[in-house]
Amino acid sequence: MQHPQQIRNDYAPPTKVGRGRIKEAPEGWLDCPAFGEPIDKIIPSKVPLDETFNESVPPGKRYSSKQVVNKQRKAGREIGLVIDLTNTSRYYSPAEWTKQGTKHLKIPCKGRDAVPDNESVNTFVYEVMMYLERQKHTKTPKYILVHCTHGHNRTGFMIIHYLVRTRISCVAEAIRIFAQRRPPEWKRPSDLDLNGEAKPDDDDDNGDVSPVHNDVEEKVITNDDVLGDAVPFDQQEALRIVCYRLLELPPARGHAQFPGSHPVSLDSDNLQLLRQRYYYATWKADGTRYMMLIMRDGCFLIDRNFCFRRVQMRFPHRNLNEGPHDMTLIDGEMIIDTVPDSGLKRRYLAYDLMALDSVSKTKLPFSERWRLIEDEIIRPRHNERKMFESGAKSNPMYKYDMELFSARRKDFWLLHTAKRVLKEFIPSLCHDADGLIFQGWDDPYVTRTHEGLLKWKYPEMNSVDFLFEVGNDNRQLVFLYERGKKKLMDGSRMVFPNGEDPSSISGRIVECSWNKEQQCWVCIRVRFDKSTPNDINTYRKVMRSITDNITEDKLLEEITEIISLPMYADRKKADERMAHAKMAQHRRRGQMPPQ
Ligand SMILES: Nc1nc2c(ncn2[C@@H]2O[C@H](COP(=O)(O)OP(=O)(O)OP(=O)(O)O)[C@@H](O)[C@H]2O)c(=O)[nH]1
Repeated sequence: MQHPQQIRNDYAPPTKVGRGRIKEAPEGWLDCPAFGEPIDKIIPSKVPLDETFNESVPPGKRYSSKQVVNKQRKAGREIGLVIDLTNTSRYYSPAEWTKQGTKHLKIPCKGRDAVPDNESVNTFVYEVMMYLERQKHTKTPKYILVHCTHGHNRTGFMIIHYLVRTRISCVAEAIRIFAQRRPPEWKRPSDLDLNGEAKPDDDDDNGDVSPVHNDVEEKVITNDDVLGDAVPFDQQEALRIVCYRLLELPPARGHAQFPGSHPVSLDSDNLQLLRQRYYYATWKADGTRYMMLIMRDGCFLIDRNFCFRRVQMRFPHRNLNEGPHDMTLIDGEMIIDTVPDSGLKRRYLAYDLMALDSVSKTKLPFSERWRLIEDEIIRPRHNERKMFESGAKSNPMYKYDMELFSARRKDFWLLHTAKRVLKEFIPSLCHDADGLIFQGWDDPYVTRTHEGLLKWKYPEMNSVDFLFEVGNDNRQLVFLYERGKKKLMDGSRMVFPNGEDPSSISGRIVECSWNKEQQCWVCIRVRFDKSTPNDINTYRKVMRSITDNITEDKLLEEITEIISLPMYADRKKADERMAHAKMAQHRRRGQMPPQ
């Protein structure tokens, strides 16, 4: 999206227009019908031209902001918001609207051979949704006038996206509605990619339109890639509030912190928890952690800095006729699988679910939340996809295989499988894993540090994220956080075995492991996904885990003992009985059991 300052400011107010200099109406403008019929209180229109154009526009054809207001009033409509999609300010001054109390929003979009980029579409959809939502609570809701130059291409493109993202899942249907309200011409449907995302025209040569995701597979993909489209600042703020509400957290004072649950390192003390509570184990997938918020108008990846980016993903309800989810919040890890014969595949491994259709589920036991991931999120997607592909349900405009990544539920197993997970499963994985996670089977979702959620890392992978800086005198400085402020770790030494140039990573977060022999921190990698170092308390826990040195053998020995305890033996039997009962139920119904 272009910054408003980048628009050429060649607007000349009426009084200053030079004698003899006639401002020409845009080509085709005179014969273009002024406006169309409202769609959801959005009126598509051509650009109003102010008086400086009067010499080139005969009286009967004039269409200025005043005329817009009069014509709409005659039809019984008040304009409350004008969205201007033109890429210039030469047609009129926004003050014409603002001085009469009408909000004016400029989303500059290039015309001709380019279509609006995804970020501009995000802004448009968000602003329209917010405005119309506010209007619902007023006695006489006002209308939104949307214009580009002729009120067809960019205007239609935006309105169609709005319809597809908010209430009509089929692009063809949205195009039909727009064409009906704003005849005659509209950009060819092929200007939208099959998932309704902006796609540059064939002859587009600007190179500044966001890349579409159908060429993803040809690119080298890495965990450090920035995924999805930027989301306007205001919308991110609103989404942060939504997340806090879904997690039943009190509204944040000041900047809201990332609220995702975080495990603690296993040490000899908290190892005892495995004896006291019932745990399941899973591999610790080593990719990038994102929470994912699924909204009616799009799906948002939420990173550890609590920043949002929009990705085109589809999550239908179990009852496919109910359309997509709205205000569903899940947690997981984005990994890259190396798949033999087909290369690299990005996958989201969902390991928790915190809210479903605006209802918080944080208090449910983990086992229930985990079941919901499969029943409500993954299986409906899978079923719909199969139906689209087989032609049983037709939505030729949506292609799941064009999405940026696939989604799966992460597997969790009874504790006695830990040995097999470590010795057989992890070595056979197609992505990185750096240890195990022990998840309390009955635990609620605990935001931020969860003392009962345990991570065990291979000893050499136990790590701390430091803020690394190079001081004026070339001194290397290593910081952690203490109560949100930088804390210098005096005497800490960091080495860079991979030949990184320390000055080039000054100011970055560096993940380090501890070298016992040399008593120094060894840089494992630069963390581009993080902007703050670990807290001193996390550091202490990791140090504790390093000094306790719970090796693989020690851990497995401990687990062997734990699973023979009556609590585990009884629960295991109960779990197995339940699994058998479910299997039998599926067989009776003639269904395949869930995987
Ligand atoms: N809760 C949970 N986390 C998982 C799972 N698989 C992978 N993880 C990841 O493990 C992370 C916590 O482990 P840490 O080692 O503290 O995080 P990290 O990103 O590897 O490293 P730091 O940022 O240095 O703490 C979570 O943020 C998840 O991204 C899982 O099944 N459950």
